[in-house]
Amino acid sequence: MPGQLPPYRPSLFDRVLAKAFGMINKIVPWYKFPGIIGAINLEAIRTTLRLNNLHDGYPPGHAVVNMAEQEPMDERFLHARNSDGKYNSLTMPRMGCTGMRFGRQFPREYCRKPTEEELWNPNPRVISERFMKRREGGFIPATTLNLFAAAWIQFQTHDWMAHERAHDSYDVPLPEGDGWPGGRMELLKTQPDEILDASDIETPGYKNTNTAWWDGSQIYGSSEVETERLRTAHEDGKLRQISYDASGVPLTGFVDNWWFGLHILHSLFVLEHNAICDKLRRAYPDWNGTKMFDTARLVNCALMAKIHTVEWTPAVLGHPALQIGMNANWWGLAGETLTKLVGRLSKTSEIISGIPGSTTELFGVPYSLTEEFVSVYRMHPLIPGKSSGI
Ligand code: HEM
Repeated sequence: MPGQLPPYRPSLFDRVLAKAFGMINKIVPWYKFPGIIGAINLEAIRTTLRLNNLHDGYPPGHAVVNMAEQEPMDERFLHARNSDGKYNSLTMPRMGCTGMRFGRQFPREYCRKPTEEELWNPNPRVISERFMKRREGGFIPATTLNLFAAAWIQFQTHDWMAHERAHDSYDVPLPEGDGWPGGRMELLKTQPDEILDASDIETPGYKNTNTAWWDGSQIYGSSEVETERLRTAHEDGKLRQISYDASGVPLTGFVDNWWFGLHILHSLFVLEHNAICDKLRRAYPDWNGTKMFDTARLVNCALMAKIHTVEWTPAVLGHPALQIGMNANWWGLAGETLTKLVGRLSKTSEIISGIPGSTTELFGVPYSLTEEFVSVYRMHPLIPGKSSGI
């Protein structure tokens, strides 16, 4: 069909592996296996998920068309990040950029907007009170982590996603005797995207106001105009230090829901960017500020992605299969030592030499983050009620 990408075709080996573990997992789940078998099991599940559970937020026929860009590209962005998120793909320049729709993990027919009746039954306030409420002394601290784990993941989600807010809100029906202050609970609605197709009426799309790429937009901004504001005026390629305006809004890429954990991480990665610039300046004294900024940004973003892949995720998900799997995502089965010694063993394979630098594969769907991804990353219970510091 025009406007669609060719479908994903896993290799015969991957299909056999996925089928075999699909049957085995009816009896034994992946996490019951020893590390290496558990990791192979996860690889098999990933193939099935890539095959069945990546769906575009745009109606059929609109997907690739919406990824087109009318304006000619500045040659600079062949080798540098564009803050609006454009040009990571030269054939679909607007893929993953600011204002593109979130994708889905399920086909459109299973993602219809709930009716009012469905929305309030069961009542979300009742569910929240029964299952989520933190009772007196009920916060169970994770003994292997500190508050940096929460600050880090919030910092990351502020790079990846933010829904566009509507101007009106829901009035959540409160049960008899509910103690919510003021007796009225308002919840801001999410702004749906414009209707592009009749199917959008039943299954609206929602825009991501951040770029969906791992591009550090929480410190660099999600538009070229914003990035200009955050850079210093000098030819040093550096970012301005975090400062606050008269109303207390920080000077940085993403400012919502601010607290001291975010202040620390935003400041740290601005300093890191600037330290990379200093190092580059010593090696490349002739580079202009833009070249310096672009290169430092690439290094800084790669650093954040690496920390998240091989440090944060294995720390939070302390299962041996995850330790192997997340390290393999970054270094491949070749491992860190060998890869650092001889570089990528395979130019193309993510399994042998890790995802960074492997062949681009979209699995039949333009890249986006999904609504379901956003839902699982609402990790607000990581924040304690009281804190005397990180
Ligand atoms: C002091 C800490 C935090 C504050 C004040 C805060 C506040 C908020 C607020 C006001 C919203 C929007 C309202 C809503 O949709 O519910 C929100 C959304 C969200 N928060 Fe937090 N949050 C905090 C920590 C975290 C942490 C630790 C995570 C971990 C990943 C997180 C992830 C998210 C996500 C994914 C959304 C949805 C964003 C969207 O759909 O646009 N937040 N947060």
